[in-house]
Amino acid sequence: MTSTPIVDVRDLRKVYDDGFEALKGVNLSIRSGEILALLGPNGAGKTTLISTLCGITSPTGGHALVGGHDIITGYRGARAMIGLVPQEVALEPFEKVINTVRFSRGLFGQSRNEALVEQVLRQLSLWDKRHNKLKELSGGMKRRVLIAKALVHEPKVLFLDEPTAGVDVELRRDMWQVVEGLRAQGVTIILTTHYIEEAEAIADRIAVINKGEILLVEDKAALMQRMAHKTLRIDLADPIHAVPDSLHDYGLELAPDGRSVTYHYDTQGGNGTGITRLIQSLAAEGLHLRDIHTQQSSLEEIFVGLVKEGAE
Ligand SMILES: Nc1ncnc2c1ncn2[C@@H]1O[C@H](COP(=O)(O)OP(=O)(O)OP(=O)(O)O)[C@@H](O)[C@H]1O
Repeated sequence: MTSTPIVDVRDLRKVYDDGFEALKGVNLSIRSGEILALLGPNGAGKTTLISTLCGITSPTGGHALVGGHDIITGYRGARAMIGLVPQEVALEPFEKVINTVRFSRGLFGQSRNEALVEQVLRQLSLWDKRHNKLKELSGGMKRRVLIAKALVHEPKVLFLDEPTAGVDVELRRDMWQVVEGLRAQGVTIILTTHYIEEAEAIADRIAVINKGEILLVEDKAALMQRMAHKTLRIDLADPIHAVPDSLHDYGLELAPDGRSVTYHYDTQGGNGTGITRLIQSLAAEGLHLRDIHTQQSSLEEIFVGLVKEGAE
C-alpha cells in the first residue's frame, strides 16, 4: 500500500555561496506518522536538509513538498505544518518560560491558546518552571523549551535537529518518551542524530546521509534483522581442497587458500545457531580447528561501511 508521503523530497540540491555542494540530489519520502532518524557523520548535510525543508535555507535545485505544499511556491502552507527544534539553543535569557512559548504561537499568526500552552508545558515537565527566566534553567530544560516552542503551534511534522546532543542519559530517555508521545498523537517526526543507539531506540525507519547523499533508507526492523546475522570463521589446522560432502548442508564458504571456512548463522533463528553441530561434524570428518572468530554486522558497522564506501 502506498499512501501520499507527508514530506516528499525530489532531487533536492544545495550549493552554498562558496561553491560547496552540501546536498547532491536528495530523494526522500517520509510517511505520515512515522519517526524517521536521519543518521550521518559531521558535515553530512543533515542540518542543511532540515533547514531547506523548513524554509530557512533556499535550495539551489529540486523540489520538496510538505503536506502537499511546495516549500518555495507554497511556503506559508508548508511552514504552517512544520515545527523545528534547532540544534543550537538560542533563547532570550531574561524571558520567562511561559512567555517565550506563548510568543511562538503568535509568530505563526495563531490566536492565544492558554490551554494548549499549559498542555505543552506540562507534557514537557516545564509547568513548574513556567515563571522562571530561561537563564535559570538547566541545559536539558532549555532544550525542552525549544521543543515546547516548536509544539505550541501544533505542527504536523516536527524536525528535531540533534535533540539529545550533549544531554545526559536520563534526559535522553525522557526525550525519547516525549517523541514517542508525539508520535502517538499523530505527529510525523524527523530527527537527526549521531547516536546510532538513539536511532535504534525510537525510529521506525532509518535514513543514512553522507556527503550530501542519502545512502540508505530502510525500516529499522529490517536493519535489526541484518544485525542478527553473524558469521563464524573457522581456521583449519590443515588446508583442504573442498568442503566434504557431509558438510554440504551448512553452506560453508571455503577460503581460496583452503585454510578456513566461513559459516553464516542467525542469532534470532528458532533452531539455535547450529554451531555445536557444525563443530561435531567437522571433527567427525577428521578436520582439526586452529581458531574460530565470530563477526556480527551491527547497525554501527552497516553505517560505518556505508559511509566508507561513499568516501571511496
Ligand atoms: N553557510 C554555509 N556556507 C558554506 N558551507 C556550509 C554552510 N553551512 C553548511 N556548510 C557546509 O555544508 C556541509 C553540511 O553541513 P550541515 O550542517 O548540513 O551538516 P550536518 O550533517 O548537520 O553536520 P553536523 O552533524 O556536524 O551538525 C558541511 O561541510 C558544512 O561545512
